[in-house]
Amino acid sequence: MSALLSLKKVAIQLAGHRIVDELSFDLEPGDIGCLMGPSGCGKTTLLRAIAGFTPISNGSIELHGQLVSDSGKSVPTEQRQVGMMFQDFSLFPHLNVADNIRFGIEHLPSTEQEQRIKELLQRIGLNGYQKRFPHELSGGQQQRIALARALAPKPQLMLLDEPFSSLDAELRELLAQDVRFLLKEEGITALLVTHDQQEAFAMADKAGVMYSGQLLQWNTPYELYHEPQHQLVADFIGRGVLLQGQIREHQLHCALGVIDHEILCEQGNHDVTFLVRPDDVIITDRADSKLTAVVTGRGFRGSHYLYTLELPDTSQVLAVGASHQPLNEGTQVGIDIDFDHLVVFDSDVCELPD
Ligand SMILES: Nc1ncnc2c1ncn2[C@@H]1O[C@H](COP(=O)(O)OP(=O)(O)OP(=O)(O)O)[C@@H](O)[C@H]1O
Repeated sequence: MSALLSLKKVAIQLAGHRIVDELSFDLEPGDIGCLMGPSGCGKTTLLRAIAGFTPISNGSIELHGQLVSDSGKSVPTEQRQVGMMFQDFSLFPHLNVADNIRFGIEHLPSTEQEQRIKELLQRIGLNGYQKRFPHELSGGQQQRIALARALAPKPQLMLLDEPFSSLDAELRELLAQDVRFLLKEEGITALLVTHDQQEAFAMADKAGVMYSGQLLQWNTPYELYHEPQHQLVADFIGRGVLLQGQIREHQLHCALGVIDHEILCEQGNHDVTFLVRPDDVIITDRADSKLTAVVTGRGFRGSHYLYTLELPDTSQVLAVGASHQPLNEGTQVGIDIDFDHLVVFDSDVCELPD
């Protein structure tokens, strides 16, 4: 299948500074992609370039196999069939809901306009809201209408920049699921920018972590979490800690003891940094556990507790435990380690790839 969106070695300069650097990825038709990364790493700038608002200085952007941006060319935004919902989205306050949604489809015959408005309102669960004005809607409802307005012309690509940032956590999660459902139902390919990993994991088929204008990894959310290819990705995605260890004779020697794992078979002796996720650490109540730790912190997460455990050498790991039997701080526990995925990095220095 050929990609709907294809970026090849895209570089963007603003005011003489290189903001995005040699960035490449593909998004398949119907997929939802998600870009994450620390503030200022260039996510919005990249989205604006895909929309056609910002020129690129090198590389190329293709939509449906058609070149839309390179160093010498930029197809105007209105010819890209791209829908947008950006951070500073706002509905037209003087237009009612129906007319807000109608905005991008006024060229269609009026019966088709009405049909599309009705269909979209039904899909976003706001049937019968045609005559309401934006100030008569909640924040979440306004966000849904803004999405319906952007989807009405059936864009080939939808760009969403932190679309739920003004909403509370619970509503964000609900909306993220709704929006994924809606985009899938409409068969629209989308690229989302967010700070919120839960939102990214809830929505994305493919996700990437940007850092200082570079894309460090572009994979499924599962692979980003379990098989990060860079320390910065491991650090940024999900909860976990990075510990130091040494590989000696195909075993990992570290504060957790001596670890055997298939990925170590091909590794020579050297010092490593490795990733320990909470799901790798199992709290046991066995008195004979070889490895013990002391609970130094706990956070209630509803369905479970997230514990911070201090190992005998004072390094810390995280672990989850059942919600109904909380462990108090200071409790000594036995722990087992079970690395389904063992992720090791050669160096303990966080360097950007070349
Ligand atoms: N018009 C501009 N001229 C010069 N520099 C700019 C311009 N717009 C953005 N920048 C710079 O480009 C860098 C990336 O900005 P961008 O808004 O793309 O980051 P971001 O990853 O979306 O951040 P956030 O998550 O905080 O929204 C920042 O250092 C910013 O100051």
